[in-house]
Amino acid sequence: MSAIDPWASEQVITYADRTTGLRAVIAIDDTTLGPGFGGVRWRPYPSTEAAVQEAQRLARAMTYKHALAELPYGGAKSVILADGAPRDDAARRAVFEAFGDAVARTHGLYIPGVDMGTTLADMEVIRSRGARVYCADADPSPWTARGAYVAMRAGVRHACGAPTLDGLTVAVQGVGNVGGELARLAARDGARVLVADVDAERAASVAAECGGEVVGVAEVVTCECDVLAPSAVARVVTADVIPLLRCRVVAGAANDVLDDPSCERALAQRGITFVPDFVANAGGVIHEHARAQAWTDQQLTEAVDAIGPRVTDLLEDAAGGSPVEAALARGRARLAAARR
Ligand SMILES: NC(=O)c1ccc[n+]([C@@H]2O[C@H](COP(=O)([O-])OP(=O)(O)OC[C@H]3O[C@@H](n4cnc5c(N)ncnc54)[C@H](O)[C@@H]3O)[C@@H](O)[C@H]2O)c1
Repeated sequence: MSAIDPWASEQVITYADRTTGLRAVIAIDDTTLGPGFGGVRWRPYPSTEAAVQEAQRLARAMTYKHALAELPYGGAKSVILADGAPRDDAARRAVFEAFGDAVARTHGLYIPGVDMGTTLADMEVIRSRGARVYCADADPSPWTARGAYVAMRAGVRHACGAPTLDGLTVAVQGVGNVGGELARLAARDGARVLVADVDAERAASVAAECGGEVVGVAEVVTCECDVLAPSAVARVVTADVIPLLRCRVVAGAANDVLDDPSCERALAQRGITFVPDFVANAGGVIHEHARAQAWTDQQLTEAVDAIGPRVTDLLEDAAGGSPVEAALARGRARLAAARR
């Protein structure tokens, strides 16, 4: 792991609460476009450095996600370092109350939402401490899944010329709130769905719903498929994994899929199309903005479905080069225009 660079973000806040044992990191990457909005992730980390680095990288991705989706938010993300201690409902509530106090101290500069390991109820607890919060009343995940699905279709159309997923094999890594719905949408479109999850019961239940099959957690990334849809942890596409991939498209819902920027070039050299994750998984943030602005269902649906043509445009713009770089260039242009 490379060393952390605290100066790469506008702010990195570490927060420790001695009563509950909470240890958390809030990274606010860039507030040019508005307050930093990004989810709260609760999972174990091998080290403090790994937690800080993940928060900073995910916060950076949020900056570009909002810029590309033309939303008035900056990029931020927080992580809570799980310590393995079992927590009942009351203890979990106490952890999120303490975290809510930390968020409230940012005075709205950081707006949390749900992410891996956190729930709408947790957001409500954070809000109860006076913090501004998104995702407390309605789950954005189905909209994230819808956006990832239209992005996947656009990637498949570009890479394989197929108008739908009918007859193709889609492998979904992680079938939680977003991945589960993404698997269902793909199956409804005629895809054969392979699913993997560290929660074996969840994997079995989603596979049964989709008429699909469960594959091993260790096998899913390199299984034979048309589309690999990483929809759980970050940085699953690494230099070591790329030579082993047996897919034509990588398009999922997870944030920060590529281990480092050189991975995209290596994917392209293998003829594998990468759909930029921070473009594909913007449906959830669009949903939150739509709720804040009281958009109609039709406005929301149109904005989320616009992710499909945006992906097509980026893939065509990149012309065999880097769709991620094409997306970042657009994001940088929007940030520069806002700074003028
Ligand atoms: N929820 C949203 O609206 C949203 C929005 C944008 C991006 N995302 C991204 O989508 C991904 C999934 O988010 P979610 O909200 O569905 O989370 P979730 O916690 O509901 O689901 C994640 C699932 O992945 C499984 N999992 C964890 N590690 C795994 C591994 N190594 N292999 C296989 N399965 C594993 C978990 O058991 C769980 O079922 C995350 O990367 C998140 O940042 C989510």
